[in-house]
Amino acid sequence: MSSFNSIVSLEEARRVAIFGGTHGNEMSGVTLVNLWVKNGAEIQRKGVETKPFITNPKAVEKCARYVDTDLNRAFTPENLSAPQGDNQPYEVQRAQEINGIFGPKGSPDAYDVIFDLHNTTSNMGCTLILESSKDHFNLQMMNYIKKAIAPSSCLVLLNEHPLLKYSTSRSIAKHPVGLEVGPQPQGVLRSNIFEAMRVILKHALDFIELFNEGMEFPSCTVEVFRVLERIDYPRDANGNIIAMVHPNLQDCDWEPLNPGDPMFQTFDGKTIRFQGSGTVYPTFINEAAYYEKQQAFVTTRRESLVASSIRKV
Ligand SMILES: CC(=O)N[C@@H](CC(=O)O)C(=O)O
Ligand SMILES: [Zn+2]
Repeated sequence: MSSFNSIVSLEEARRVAIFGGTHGNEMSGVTLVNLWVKNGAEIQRKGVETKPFITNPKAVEKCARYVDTDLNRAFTPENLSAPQGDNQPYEVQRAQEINGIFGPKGSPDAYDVIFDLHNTTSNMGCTLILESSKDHFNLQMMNYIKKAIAPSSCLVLLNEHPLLKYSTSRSIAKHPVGLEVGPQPQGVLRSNIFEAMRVILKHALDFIELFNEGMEFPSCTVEVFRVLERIDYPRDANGNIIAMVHPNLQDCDWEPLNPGDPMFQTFDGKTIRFQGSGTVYPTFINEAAYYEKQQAFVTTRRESLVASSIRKV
């Protein structure tokens, strides 16, 4: 489809939203968005209207991930088209409201870009999460951010998996971007994590401004980590967890895991090893919010994607 010498013409990205508090206990996004609601000077760019928005205010108030159900799984076609009513879970009602303001999902009226700010308890550093390998605007944005923050680094997690992909809050935008920074405990603010998130967003908004001004971004390649598989904790017949993440794997997000490498450690000290067929790159290792989702970590594969040259129409 795309080649190195064809230029893709894209609409300007005039309407941009920054979501915080999609999970009410992930404090960097909650705090930054609250700050920018009070004073948005920092996120203003020429030719761009940027709206900071707390997506799950009830969860923020309780400092909980969610009240009834995970808002970042709630933007399904079924939920968004369900009849409105108070008998729906709070987050489903909220998803409908948000879709009304920033969507409708999949329509020309939807916001151009939505950044959704998250924190993880995993040692992932700065991670940008994409949902499509064919979104050349987002791929160019990733390339821009990676170059701008060097020698610091940020990695790109691509979740395009037919079964593991979920219906995120940001998915109502034409160009959805997740920003996941860790490690930070739930309900806690750490200055290094807060500042790292802020810097990524600054560069992301700079990119949008330059694009809207007519700058052409030449074709490039972007390294991404593609979601492959969800790995659960070992369990007994009653479903109770019988092992922890192995100390050799704990905090080693993005480092290669090879067949035979230690993966879990049982409570009586036995090592359970990885039995894959080749090298994978685990991430979201021991994320607190994923115990309820039966996920100890996710495996990924490293890939190089080609971003076409882009400029505005
Ligand atoms: C720890 C956490 O909440 N992570 C996010 C990742 C994402 O935004 O795609 C989630 O599961 O919704
Ligand atoms: Zn989150």
